[in-house]
Amino acid sequence: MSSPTRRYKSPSELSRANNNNNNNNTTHLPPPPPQNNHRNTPYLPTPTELALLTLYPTLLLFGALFSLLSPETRAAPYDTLRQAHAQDPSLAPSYFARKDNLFNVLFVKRGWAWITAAFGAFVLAHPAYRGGGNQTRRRVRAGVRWVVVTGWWVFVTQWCFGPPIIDRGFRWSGGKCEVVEEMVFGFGEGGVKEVVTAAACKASGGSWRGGHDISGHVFLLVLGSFFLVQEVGWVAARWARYLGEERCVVMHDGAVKGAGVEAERREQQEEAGVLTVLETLGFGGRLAAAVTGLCAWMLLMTAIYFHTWFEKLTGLVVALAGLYVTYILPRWIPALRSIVGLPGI
Ligand SMILES: CCCCC/C=C\C/C=C\C/C=C\C/C=C\CCCC(=O)SCCNC(=O)CCNC(=O)[C@H](O)C(C)(C)COP(=O)(O)O
Ligand SMILES: Nc1ncnc2c1ncn2[C@@H]1O[C@H](COP(=O)(O)O)[C@@H](OP(=O)(O)O)[C@H]1O
Repeated sequence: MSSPTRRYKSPSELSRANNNNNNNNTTHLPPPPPQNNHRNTPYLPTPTELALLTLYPTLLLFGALFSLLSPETRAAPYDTLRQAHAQDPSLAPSYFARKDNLFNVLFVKRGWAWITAAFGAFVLAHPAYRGGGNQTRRRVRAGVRWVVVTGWWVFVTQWCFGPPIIDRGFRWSGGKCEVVEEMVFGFGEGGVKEVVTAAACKASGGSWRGGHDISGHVFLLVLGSFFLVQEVGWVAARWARYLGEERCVVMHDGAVKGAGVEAERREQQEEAGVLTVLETLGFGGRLAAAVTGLCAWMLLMTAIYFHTWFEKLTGLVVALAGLYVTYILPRWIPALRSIVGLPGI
């Protein structure tokens, strides 16, 4: 990809130009604003990360309020056992309240494949990942972070040495697979079958009822979208010299420093111009931004039309736990950082 044309001066260029003016002219410009030497704590997300993370509970809260206040949603029949509105197109309060809506079927139900594709396109095609002596090492570390996040997705939603964590949680909290026909005809112990996964229950024609059902949708949408925000955001912003703040890391000797001390300069774009956001993102980053936007929209739909607020909250907390381990823990555990790295470093 050819390097984009420069149209503006970067903040660092402007500051250099000001300094030159100061040296050459007798009229003195005011000195550049003092550098912000405040260090962010390595144990918590940076202020920008925190602001972005706050959007998730805000969406969930907004959805809960909307479902309480919207007359159409309030008037539509709701099945508390299935935690969903009536699925009949004439009764559902919105197209998005139906499980068979195309966004759910083609996007969320294949969500990890979309997130993986966007991440892969970014890592393989973005100029920040091309060139520089340690191109392969940076890509391998990004791959390792994908394996960690994907592993968490697998354990929580697909398989965890047996049933996935969501299904284990459901059974620990008293949930069971109820087979309706057996209940109707009074067979066995009230029609309760020893089925240990939601998928097996569905396949045997039963209903997965009674326990705490951590929202898989909230989990996947939060985990996947913030994974992309981390992987694309830090890499693209650092490459385009767009950084307003820096992550801090604990070094082997215990000193706390800006993560930039471990970075290579080579990965930054050579023309120090300010790029537009679209130029900065490149193809893979734009795909990731589209996937992230769709995640946010579907999260809002889940917030409005599905689950109890507590099940959505636990979906959020379980996703945040995986994100903390992948992106914050390595900032204060150098040995872990040497394996998974930090995006953009
Ligand atoms: C030795 C032990 C290893 C254990 C695993 C550890 C690490 C795993 C590391 C690597 C990955 C391994 C396997 C993953 C394989 C491929 C992943 C990449 C390709 C794909 O993404 S293909 C998958 C496409 N499928 C999806 O995206 C499904 C997404 N949907 C869901 O997860 C669920 O439907 C849901 C959670 C959204 C909702 O669930 P329901 O309520 O509908 O049941
Ligand atoms: N935004 C959304 N759009 C459509 N269906 C959704 C949805 N959020 C959750 N659901 C549906 O609600 C059920 C519980 O979701 P989850 O536990 O993953 O949060 C799932 O039903 P099915 O399992 O019958 O498909 C899922 O498809």
